[in-house]
Amino acid sequence: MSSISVRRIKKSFAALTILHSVDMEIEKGEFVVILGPSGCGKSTLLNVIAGLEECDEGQIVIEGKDVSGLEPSERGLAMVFQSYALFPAMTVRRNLSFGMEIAGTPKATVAEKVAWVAKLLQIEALLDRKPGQLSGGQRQRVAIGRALVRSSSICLFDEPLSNLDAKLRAETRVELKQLHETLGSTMIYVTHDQIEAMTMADRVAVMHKGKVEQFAHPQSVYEKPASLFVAGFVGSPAMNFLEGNLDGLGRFVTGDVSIDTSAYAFEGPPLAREAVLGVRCENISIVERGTPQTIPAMLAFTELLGADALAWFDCLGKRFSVRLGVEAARSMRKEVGLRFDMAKASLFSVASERRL
Ligand SMILES: Nc1ncnc2c1ncn2[C@@H]1O[C@H](COP(=O)(O)OP(=O)(O)OP(=O)(O)O)[C@@H](O)[C@H]1O
Repeated sequence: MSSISVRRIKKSFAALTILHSVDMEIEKGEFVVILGPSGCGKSTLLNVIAGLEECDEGQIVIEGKDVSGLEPSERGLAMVFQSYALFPAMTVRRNLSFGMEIAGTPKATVAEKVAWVAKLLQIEALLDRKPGQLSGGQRQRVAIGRALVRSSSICLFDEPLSNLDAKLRAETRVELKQLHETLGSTMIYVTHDQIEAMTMADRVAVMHKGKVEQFAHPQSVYEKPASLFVAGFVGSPAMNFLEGNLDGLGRFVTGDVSIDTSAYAFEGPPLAREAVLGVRCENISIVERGTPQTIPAMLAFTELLGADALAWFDCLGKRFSVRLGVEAARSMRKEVGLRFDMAKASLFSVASERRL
């Protein structure tokens, strides 16, 4: 049985449709990240699951029970927001215990749970401080702690790390992932940060314009993006794209260049059609210009990144990135040929924008 089933959820604000029939089955104990650009409907979807927004159509089923008509407090979920939403006048201890006290939890249990979560999140030394006396990262941990003491088996997070600086964000990301492993609870985490998605998720739901474009393991989202949008959104630098045609005879043709596609695992029949070839920067090798089945390219500039480097080339009217060793980048020739590893490439239909 799924932990959470999102079934054909539709949601509009006035004339604007925000969610177009979203379906998602989330397993018990899964860490699911909802990833997408600003405005694609991630928070709206999370709010519909939490019951903070009512949907126009569809159902939310949590642990086998249809909760669509229930209040947020009746859904048995814990939620952490970007804004922390701590009570400024209360100590950390009180912030943690308040919800349980309101719910009439026995005093001894409240104290036990506060002690447990404070130890887990390493905020024991902060219990008598007020939120104003904490750093951003500490406040964030208190907000997470407040969600955890609810002993809910499901936790929802809406961009919880976006107010933290880069270093703290990276540390808290690791802590959250470890916490998930310790607790085994189901977590849904909204972000527009692909590093968070790639590092934390068991599965990533990539959203675009109110639809889930792909719902898969982060590595398969990276290696086998289901659509042109996913291919362009996930990965840094972005995937290199080349427009052309599949000739129906096993070749991708662009300008004067024709590339054998026999190493490519087509999902359907490789029919003749307009197509986009996508290749990541680490799947391109540099060869002599004029080598058959390669693209002629002119070096524009190189970027040394410390551990490795990126070389940027102009070819067929596009800018292409190629990942290289630092030494290779330093001695890069101006005029080269680019060979694509077709086994690791992606092909998309121009008409449907979906993977072929
Ligand atoms: N209460 C509301 N009334 C009207 N429009 C809304 C409301 N809430 C959200 N929207 C609109 O719905 C769209 C989706 O918003 P949502 O917050 O779900 O996006 P998001 O993907 O979470 O974006 P972000 O990463 O910027 O938070 C946006 O265009 C937003 O302006």
